[in-house]
Amino acid sequence: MRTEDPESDARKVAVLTGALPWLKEFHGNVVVIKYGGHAMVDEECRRAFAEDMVFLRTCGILPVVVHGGGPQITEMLGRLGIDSEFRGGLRVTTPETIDVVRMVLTGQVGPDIVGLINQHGPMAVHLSGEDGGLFTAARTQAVVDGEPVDIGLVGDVAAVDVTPVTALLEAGHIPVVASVAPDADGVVHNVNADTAAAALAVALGAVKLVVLTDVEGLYAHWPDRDSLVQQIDAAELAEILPGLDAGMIPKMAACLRAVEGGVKRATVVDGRTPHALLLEMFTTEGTGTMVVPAGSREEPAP
Ligand SMILES: Nc1ncnc2c1ncn2[C@@H]1O[C@H](COP(=O)(O)OP(=O)(O)O)[C@@H](O)[C@H]1O
Ligand SMILES: CC(=O)N[C@@H](CCC(=O)OP(=O)(O)O)C(=O)O
Repeated sequence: MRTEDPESDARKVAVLTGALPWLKEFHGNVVVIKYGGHAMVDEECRRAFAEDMVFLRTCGILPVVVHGGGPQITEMLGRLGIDSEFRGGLRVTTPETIDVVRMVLTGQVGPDIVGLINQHGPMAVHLSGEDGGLFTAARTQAVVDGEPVDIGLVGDVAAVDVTPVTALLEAGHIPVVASVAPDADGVVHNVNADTAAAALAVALGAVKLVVLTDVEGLYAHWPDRDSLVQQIDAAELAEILPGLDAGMIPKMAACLRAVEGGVKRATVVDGRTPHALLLEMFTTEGTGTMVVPAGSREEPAP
């Protein structure tokens, strides 16, 4: 690793030793990473994401990926001439739509992520909420202007059996999970990937949930981009949640669910920045918006 440049060598050593406190904190622990469809579009970022997963696993941290694929589903529905709309941040899902959601997530987006990671060695294995009884869904409704609205075959995660995921982790793998899931009668439902990631993070006792998306984090006064919220506690988030714009509702609700379920930190970061995940995990400043348990904010409000 040594070069002819002692200053550059010293910087490398400083970076490595600087990461030590976080390596110690996360070693042997599960970190759930929600990889959003909008964060997957840039090739450089996709490669960096795969490197980050391999880096974590190689350091003895246990990454579990839950992936989305909203834009990819929308594109396929368009190609097939099937109309699609979102209500309260969730896709209205007919029996025709769920076939496409399932096909795109388990047949296209998931295997693509596995392929990227496995360019570094055979670590990643894909599974969906249907595999090994991982998730049981319960039909849910969207909330629009404070009112519940039926949106078809959309589910929340009612139960998690972590066995298939822990078996993969114990075998040294990186589980990559799609969020479609059967209800108690075996009817497959479309589960928002943020929601699935939160439920899985809680069930696995993860120390952290990181949500990679296409925005720097939560803006207090969206679309004013000078209003990035760096840190917010669960009580404050619960208060502002009903007033958020549709796209952010499932995401911030997921962070809240994770933290209220015992996950110490849930962070929304900009997946369009290469290695955003490592920057978030291994620097004091972090990036994006961090949700912490009620009453445990580390800094005064911005
Ligand atoms: N308060 C807010 N702060 C940041 N982004 C917001 C806010 N309200 C709505 N958004 C929108 O939510 C989007 C992220 O949600 P979404 O498109 O569902 O992401 P993903 O595909 O990663 O799940 C952002 O790109 C932004 O357009
Ligand atoms: C119910 C619902 O909205 N499901 C999502 C599932 C995929 C997803 O969540 O993808 P992103 O994380 O990329 O948004 C959908 O159909 O788009």
